[in-house]
Amino acid sequence: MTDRPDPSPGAPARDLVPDDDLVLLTCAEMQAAERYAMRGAGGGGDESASGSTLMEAAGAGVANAVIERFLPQPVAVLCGPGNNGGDGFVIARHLAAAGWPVRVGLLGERAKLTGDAMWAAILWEGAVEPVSAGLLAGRPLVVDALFGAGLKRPIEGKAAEVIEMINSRGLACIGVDMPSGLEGDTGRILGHAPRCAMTVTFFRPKPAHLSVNGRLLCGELRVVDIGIPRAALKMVDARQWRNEPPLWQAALRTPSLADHKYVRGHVMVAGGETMTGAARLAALAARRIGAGLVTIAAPSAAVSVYQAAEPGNIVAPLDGAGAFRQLAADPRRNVLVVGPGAGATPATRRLVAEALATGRACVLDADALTAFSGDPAALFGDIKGPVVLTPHDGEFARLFPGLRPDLGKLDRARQAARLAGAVVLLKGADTIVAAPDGRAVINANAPPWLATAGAGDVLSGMIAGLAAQGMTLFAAAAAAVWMHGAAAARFGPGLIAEDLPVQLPQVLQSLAS
Ligand SMILES: NC(=O)C1=CN([C@@H]2O[C@H](COP(=O)(O)OP(=O)(O)OC[C@H]3O[C@@H](n4cnc5c(N)ncnc54)[C@H](O)[C@@H]3O)[C@@H](O)[C@H]2O)[C@H](O)CC1
Ligand SMILES: [K+]
Repeated sequence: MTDRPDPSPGAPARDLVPDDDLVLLTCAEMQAAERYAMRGAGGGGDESASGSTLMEAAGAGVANAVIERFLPQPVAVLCGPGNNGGDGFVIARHLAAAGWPVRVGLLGERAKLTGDAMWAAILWEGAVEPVSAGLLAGRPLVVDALFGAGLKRPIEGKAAEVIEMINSRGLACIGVDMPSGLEGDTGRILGHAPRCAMTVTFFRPKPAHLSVNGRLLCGELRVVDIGIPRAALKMVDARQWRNEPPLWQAALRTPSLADHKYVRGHVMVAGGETMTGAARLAALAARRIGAGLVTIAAPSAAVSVYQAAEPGNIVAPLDGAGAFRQLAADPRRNVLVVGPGAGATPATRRLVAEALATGRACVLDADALTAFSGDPAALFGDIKGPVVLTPHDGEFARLFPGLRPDLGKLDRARQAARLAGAVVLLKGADTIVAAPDGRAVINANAPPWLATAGAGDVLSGMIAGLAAQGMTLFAAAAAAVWMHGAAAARFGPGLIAEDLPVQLPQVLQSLAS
């Protein structure tokens, strides 16, 4: 990491940089990329590919992955009525050519196949049977080429039957493009979906591959190149990425010898009166991740509790109405955190209003969100400066009742960010960070043991600590979520929230090297 300008006032906040290797494509964007690759097909540029060459590359890519990962054995290739099925016929041909005993089942009539899938079926010289449980006799390896990006409705009938049989018998299954039934853009399961040992997708992963359902169903995820040029990404202009360091590592601040604590930023956390631990965790996390100073603005009844705690925190009593605004008047307190342990009360709503009125970067978490359930407009109306909201599913549903779960997590987070005019970090094992301009990242490194009380308080402090050092709230939120997962992964099972800040120095060092 090279040296960077100090976050002196006026220096533009350092933002996330797109990375084509981490981009995720929705089904529509993948189809657009496919069309781009085919744009010259039939007399066009030398780079252009036909649908059949793409399908041939896709099928060959899956077959090679199977041959690489599994010992030669009987295989049942289940083909659907579309191009996912077409891939299946190509895979069958390649595995048979490699000497594997292959049976092919087709959902629907061969005569109804069209376009590239029809050609792929013609090139398969072996028998084609109807898709049925009989195909799974003898515990073959299963290739699931029933449905991919074209899944339109819940799976039923024969397809549902064989999928349930794959799951109940624990057959090894390979998902072509995705486990059939997993909806590519949302990660929802439409009816049924097989648990796969491996899933092979093409060109770039889809959002569903990183969703909780995707990570539970896909097994090992492989991405194969099928000849779509990288230039297609420029045309598609996808705005969602897998959350990994290359997106925001350059925006992290490197401590410099010229530093004094104020250039590293000053976070102020509004402390709760009774649940004092939450603000203390946030404060500790903000300091561990590099903020120069942290102040806990403490209700007078709890001042002594905070003063008796971590010596490195500054404790400022909150005496009377407007006290928070007065403390926040100091421009060096450049990031404000409200919510952890605050209580979902009118007093907390006032604190939020005071914080937002400063126009300074604000992290609103937990009770600062719940305090506005039933009246989210009152919150959104006050948002002027940079703000990040960090709801878990329950808080999200209270703040954005109109954004139904069947929309899919990515779309819900995006629409919420646009609605609120703020960065929205929707927590979970597949946390999504969405910006009001439509950019979004999906995080996939969080281990299950991160689901422990106080972990969210730590996260809000980490976001504030990174923003205090000069990152945009979008970049800070993305970086903090990844480091949060990395810290938990380092510690392992048995993790409690207090362990997270202790892991941060090693995570930072791993990013510096
Ligand atoms: N995009 C690319 O670059 C490439 C994609 N390939 C493969 O093609 C599929 C997408 O193919 P498509 O024909 O669009 O859709 P599907 O094969 O997934 O299925 C559509 C087919 O199925 C019917 N259908 C949808 N849902 C159901 C349901 N629940 N029950 C019954 N039938 C259903 C629908 O009516 C259509 O007939 C992609 O995933 C890749 O595998 C290329 O091979 C390579 C290039
Ligand atoms: K599939």
